[in-house]
Amino acid sequence: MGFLSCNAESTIATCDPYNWDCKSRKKKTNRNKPNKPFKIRDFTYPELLKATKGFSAESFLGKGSHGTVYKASLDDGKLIAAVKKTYRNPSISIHSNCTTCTTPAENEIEILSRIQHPRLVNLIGFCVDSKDRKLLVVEYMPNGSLYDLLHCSSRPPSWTRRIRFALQIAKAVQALHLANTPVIHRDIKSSNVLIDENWNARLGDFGLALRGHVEDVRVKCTPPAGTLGYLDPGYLAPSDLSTKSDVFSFGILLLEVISGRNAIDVNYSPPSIVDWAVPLIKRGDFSSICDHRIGSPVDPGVIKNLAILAARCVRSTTEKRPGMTEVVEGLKIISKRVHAPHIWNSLRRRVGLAEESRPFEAAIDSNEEVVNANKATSRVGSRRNRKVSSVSSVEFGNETIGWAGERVIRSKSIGSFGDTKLDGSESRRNASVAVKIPLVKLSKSRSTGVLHRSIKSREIEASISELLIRLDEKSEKEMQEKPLVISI
Ligand SMILES: Nc1ncnc2c1ncn2[C@@H]1O[C@H](COP(=O)(O)OP(=O)(O)OP(=O)(O)O)[C@@H](O)[C@H]1O
Repeated sequence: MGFLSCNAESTIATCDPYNWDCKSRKKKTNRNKPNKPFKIRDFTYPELLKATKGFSAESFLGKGSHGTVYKASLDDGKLIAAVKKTYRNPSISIHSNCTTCTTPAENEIEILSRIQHPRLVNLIGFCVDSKDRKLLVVEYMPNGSLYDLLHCSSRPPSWTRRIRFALQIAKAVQALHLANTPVIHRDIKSSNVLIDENWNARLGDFGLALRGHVEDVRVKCTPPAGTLGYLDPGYLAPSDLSTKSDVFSFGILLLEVISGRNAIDVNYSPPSIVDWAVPLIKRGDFSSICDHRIGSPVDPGVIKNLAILAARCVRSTTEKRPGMTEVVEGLKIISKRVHAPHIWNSLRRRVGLAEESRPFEAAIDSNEEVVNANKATSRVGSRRNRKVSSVSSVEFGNETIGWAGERVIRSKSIGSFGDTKLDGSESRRNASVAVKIPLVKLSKSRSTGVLHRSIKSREIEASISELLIRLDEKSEKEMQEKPLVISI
C-alpha cells in the first residue's frame, strides 16, 4: 500500500463527499452556533510584547513546527491568553499552488475567525508585526496537552478521564465537519489536544485545516498535509481528502488514548499503532492493548466497544469508517458505561452476558450493541429532538488495515512539505496486514434466547442512558452558556 509521498505536489484536496446530509447539517449547525456573534480583536505588537514580557523565556510555553507559543497577560491581567508567533518562511504555505498563498498562521486566523466552539482552542484576536508576520492570540490552556498527560505524566489519566477527553475531541471534530462550510482539521493528534482550566479537552492548531467545498480553488490546490503516524493512508490522490481522513487520525488518537503508546514507537513490534493494535483487537485480546499503567476498565464492555470503535476509524477503506456523528454517539454510550460500571456489570450478570469471555466476532455484535443501545437512547431522546446518525453495518471482512512507519517519537506536522525534512525511513511503508474474519452464525434457539434477554436489558440500559444523558446535557448546557474568554 502506497502511503504519503511527502512531496506530492500534484495531490489535490477536496472537501466532504461524506456526511453530506443537508437536513442534519442544518440542525447541527444551528445547535453548534454560538449564542452571540463573536468578535476577533486586533492587538498591537507593543501590546503583545508587553503581555509576554518581550517574548521572554519566562513566558515561553512551547515550540511547534511553525512557531513558538508564549503566555500573555492582557487587559491588565484580566485576560490570560497564549500568543503564537510563527516563523516567516515563504516556503511554508498550505496552498502552495495557488496565487493567494496562505501561511499556517493566516490559515488559522481565517478558519478560527469563522468558527467557535467550546471544544476548540478558540481565537481571541491577532496582530501583524512590522515584518508582516501574523501573531495569533488564542485561549490559554493551562493543563498542557493530551500528549503530555498520556506520555509524560507520572499520574496517567483514568479510564473515565480518557473516555471523556475522547468524547470531547470527537464532538469538536464533529462540529467542524458539520459546520455550514465544513472544516477538515488534517492534523488531529494528541499534541494538538490541549487541556483547559476545567480539565476539558480542546482541539487546537488549525494551521493545516481546510475550510471549503469541493469546488473551491484554494481547497483544490492544497497538497496533502498532516503528521506521520496519524495521516490517513488513503490520502494520496486529488480526490482523496474527506472528513474521513480526520476520522482516521481520530482513530489513531483513540488507540493512543487506550494504550498510552505513541502512534509510531520502535519499542513496540510492529512500531505502527495500527499494525500493533488492530490484530489484537481482531483476536479479541482487548486487555493487551490497554495502557498497562492503569489496566483494563472495570466493565469489560467498555474496552471492547472502545477498541472496536477505534479499529473501525482506522480501516483502510475510507467508506467503511464511521462518520464523526456515529463516533460521538458510540463514545457517549461508552462514557455512560464507564461512569456506572457497577450498574452495567450487575445488569450484564442478571441477563447473563459474560462479555469478557466472548471472542472478537461477538465483540462485533457488542459493537452493534453499542449502536443498538444508541438507537434505544435516540428513541428516548427523539422526544427531546435528539438526532442520531444513520448507522453503517458492522463488518470487518477481508480488509487491509494500516501501515508501519519506522521511527517517530514525537510526531510533527507536515505542512505543504516544502518545509519538511523527511528521511527515507520516515516515509517508507511496511507491508499491510490482511486478516479475514469469519462471521459467527448463531443457532436459532440461542439467538432467540439472547434476543429475548437483550431486549430486556436494553430497556433498562435505555433508562440508565436517559438518566445519564440528562446529567450530561445539564453539564454541557452549563458549559455552552459559559461566556468565552473574550474581553472586548
Ligand atoms: N493555547 C495554548 N495554551 C497553552 N499552551 C499552548 C497553547 N498552544 C500551544 N501551546 C503549547 O505550545 C507548544 C507548541 O504548540 P504548537 O501548536 O505550535 O505545536 P505542536 O502542536 O506541539 O507541534 P506541531 O506544530 O508540529 O503540530 C505545545 O506543545 C503546547 O504545549
